[in-house]
Amino acid sequence: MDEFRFIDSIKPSYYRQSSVIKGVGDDGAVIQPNIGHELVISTDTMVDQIHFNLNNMSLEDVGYRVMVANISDLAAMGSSPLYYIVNISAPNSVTNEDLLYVYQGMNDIASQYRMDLIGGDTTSGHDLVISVTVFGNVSPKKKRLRSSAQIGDIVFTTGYLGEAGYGLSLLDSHKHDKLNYFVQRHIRPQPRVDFVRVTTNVNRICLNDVSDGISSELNEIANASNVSIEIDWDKVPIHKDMNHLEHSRLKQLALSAGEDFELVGTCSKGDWKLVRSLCEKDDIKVTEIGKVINRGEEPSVYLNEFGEKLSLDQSGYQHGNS
Ligand SMILES: Nc1ncnc2c1ncn2[C@@H]1O[C@H](COP(=O)(O)OP(=O)(O)O)[C@@H](O)[C@H]1O
Ligand SMILES: Cc1ncc(C[n+]2csc(CCOP(=O)(O)OP(=O)(O)O)c2C)c(N)n1
Ligand SMILES: [Mg+2]
Ligand SMILES: [Mg+2]
Ligand SMILES: [Mg+2]
Repeated sequence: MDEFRFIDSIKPSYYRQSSVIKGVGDDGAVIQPNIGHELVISTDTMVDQIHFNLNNMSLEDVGYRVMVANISDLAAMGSSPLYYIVNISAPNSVTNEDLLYVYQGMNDIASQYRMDLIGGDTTSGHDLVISVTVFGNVSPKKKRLRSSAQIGDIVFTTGYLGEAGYGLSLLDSHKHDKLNYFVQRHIRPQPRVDFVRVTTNVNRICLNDVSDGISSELNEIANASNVSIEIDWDKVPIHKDMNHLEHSRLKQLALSAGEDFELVGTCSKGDWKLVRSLCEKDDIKVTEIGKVINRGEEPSVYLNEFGEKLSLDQSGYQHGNS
């Protein structure tokens, strides 16, 4: 399939968002701005062997996951998803026909949020690299910034932590069915757009999404808000079917493995009851894990465990040539 037919095949036959004036097919997309809203823009890239392994994941799953990583950032800003742009660089072994599966996987999750594909670019290269840029709407007063945590806030997380990392290790061991619960949590995670929707009326919530592991995300919040944070190990929500794991392994999974795409954040003590009851009504798991403190020092994150206060550094996933 040549590039022209390929673009024709991925071109949406209709757009779900009425604000799309021109989508795929011209030199650029044209969007009618949504009056009264601010536009959130975020981008994330996935690379073969770093973010996925084509030996144990289908191209459809890869497309799904890269979209989840992006939608999760829109959720972490408090915004509702609108559009996406896709840039792909593929080796010769991945044909344009094969790439249609990536788009299928992306559409599987994007369609759940009525998102539209509005453009992209395709090139050839050595490794499969997929980069997605997403756009979302947020009402100006409901942005959920990393910089908005305040002393005295409750620190919370949605869902369970460490499931995706555990799922990845099961997937790598080749001993488990693809339908295993934890493997599914790795290859088909769900972004927490539902949390954002049910809590829109809460005044101030500070949010970050779990891509690198909460030891990293909590440090990002502490630094951006110039506060310190302490969490209690025995409050960190861990699925009961992971309890058999060795303690240090469990800690590594829950705090540093990342890619759960849950939301971690803070809100005032007064609003915590409201957040909890709004989530309960919609069956969204949310757990208090600690509090925002001020120790008159550099922003830091602490883990209380067995009566000891340990420093929790940015030990999440780090790329790098540093
Ligand atoms: N190569 C880059 N060039 C410009 N900005 C970047 C680059 N990499 C990351 N950023 C910016 O740094 C901030 C943090 O990025 P990142 O740690 O990737 O966030 P997240 O974990 O939510 O994806 C974002 O504002 C992002 O746009
Ligand atoms: C084959 C493979 N090896 C390792 C991992 C684990 N992993 C890769 S990247 C990453 C962190 C998240 O990716 P990043 O690019 O840092 O996303 P961002 O923080 O920008 O959202 C993790 C935990 C994986 N998913 N697949
Ligand atoms: Mg990123
Ligand atoms: Mg993020
Ligand atoms: Mg990262």
